[in-house]
Amino acid sequence: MINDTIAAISTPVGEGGIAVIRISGDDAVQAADRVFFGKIKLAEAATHTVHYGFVKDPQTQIRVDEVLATVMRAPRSFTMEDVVEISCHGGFISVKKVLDLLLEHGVRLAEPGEFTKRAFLNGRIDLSQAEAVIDLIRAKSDRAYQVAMMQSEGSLSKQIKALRHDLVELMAHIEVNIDYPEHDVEEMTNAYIKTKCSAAMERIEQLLNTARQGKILREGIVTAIIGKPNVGKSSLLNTLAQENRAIVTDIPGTTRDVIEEYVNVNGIPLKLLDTAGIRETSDLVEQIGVEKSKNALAEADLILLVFNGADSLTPDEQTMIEQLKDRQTIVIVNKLDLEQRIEKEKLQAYFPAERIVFMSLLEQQGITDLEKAIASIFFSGHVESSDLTYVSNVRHIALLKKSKQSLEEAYLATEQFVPIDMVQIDIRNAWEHLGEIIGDSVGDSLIDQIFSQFCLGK
Ligand SMILES: Nc1nc2c(c(=O)[nH]1)N(C=O)[C@@H](CNc1ccc(C(=O)N[C@@H](CCC(=O)O)C(=O)O)cc1)CN2
Ligand SMILES: Nc1nc2c(ncn2[C@@H]2O[C@H](COP(=O)(O)OP(=O)(O)OP(=O)(O)O)[C@@H](O)[C@H]2O)c(=O)[nH]1
Ligand SMILES: [Mg+2]
Repeated sequence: MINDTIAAISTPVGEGGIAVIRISGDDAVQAADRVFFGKIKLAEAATHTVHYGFVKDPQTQIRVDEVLATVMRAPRSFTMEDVVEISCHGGFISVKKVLDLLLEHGVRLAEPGEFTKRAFLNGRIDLSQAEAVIDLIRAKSDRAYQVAMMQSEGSLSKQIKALRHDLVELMAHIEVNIDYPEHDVEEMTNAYIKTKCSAAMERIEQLLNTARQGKILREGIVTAIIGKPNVGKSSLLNTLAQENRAIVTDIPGTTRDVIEEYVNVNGIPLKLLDTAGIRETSDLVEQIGVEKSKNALAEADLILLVFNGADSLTPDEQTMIEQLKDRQTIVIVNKLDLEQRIEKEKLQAYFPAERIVFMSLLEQQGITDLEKAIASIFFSGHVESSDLTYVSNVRHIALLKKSKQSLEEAYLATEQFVPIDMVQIDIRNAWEHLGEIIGDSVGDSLIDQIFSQFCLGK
């Protein structure tokens, strides 16, 4: 039964100004009226009005709290059911007492995410929008928030629906030709299917491309700071982290272990890895450190390759340049405050000018240039646009891939002159996979699993 009446505390537990209990379901207003005492009964209140009063235990008439109650009637509420929200004084005890009273008077405690689940089941939002609500709550950076906000407003849903619409049209077109297989329509149909399938595949691929950025928004760009000992790698970490996170000394080989730090560069989250300077060494501890540096290097999305501008390039450094020229690398020539001996031309032969940044970490110079270089890599030439949809949910990514694969199969099938009703099956599969993203034809267990990730009261 979906319409039984549920309640939960919707604000975080702890001391606070006010705390809100949300009640939703057919019996929400009556249930609230059992414990709420104001000038009028909430049953007589107009929708979207707020009422002052007291929550009392109806048996003993003892006051539990002084409150404000908001009434929102179906379908004009978040859940599209009757909703009453009771704002209590903050703090744990009074809210808990109000909630307990409600639970004694015909209301059931909501499961985590159940309000949002009802908003989904009642058609206010689709599944990808509901999932975006989780992302919104968990967003740790401005950009992650923006992406989640956009998705919660339906930006991804819109694109998925448009794609599905095109596939339905294609299926209808094919259907007609199955029913009326006249003269040479089959030849034409095959060509038509191919065009439509490639168009759809291309759009799915575009969405999948945004997944890389989506992952970065959530987890941060794994960024390894690499270079020979003593060039200023730890100084760079400290500058970007704006604190003295790593030990800096003039002794080469200071950093022995990989140091991790999350930093935010103009809204782009980086997971910085400061590493031991890479060199041949007989010191066992340092050897292990160098080995770890190499592992960090292997898994990095972005490499900050640091040189000391006051030294000329060593053979080791020349090798690093060779190895890293095809990776996402930003070259940092540090110690600009000293007399420069580095062979700039050599660096410029391997890396484009916008990927070479001159800095003095001692004098805090060149930081803006570095920030710009990072931003240009992150957006890889794309202009930021407000209607850019990022796909960041692993479930969505998997379904987009499946859908694209089905379309590929359809495409290949037409080339091999497979009967057209077989091709139709592949297209239908593609359409269904897309549907699962927005919650069409998904099973109860999946829905339960998604909403259970929410916090209580959401
Ligand atoms: N107090 C409170 N704040 C909240 C929520 C809530 O449920 N309660 N929300 C929960 O996540 C979010 C807001 N989401 C909401 C979405 C729709 C409606 C709603 O009642 N819509 C009606 C009325 C529109 C109107 O009057 O014009 C509708 O669309 O029909 C309310 C909240 C964030 N803030
Ligand atoms: N003159 C000058 N010295 C700097 C600059 N940046 C860092 N240094 C100095 O260079 C030395 C080494 O700096 P670190 O940041 O520890 O270098 P590192 O690359 O982490 O060194 P290891 O951990 O040993 O590999 C320290 O004495 C810093 O103060 C700079 O821009 N100019
Ligand atoms: Mg160091």
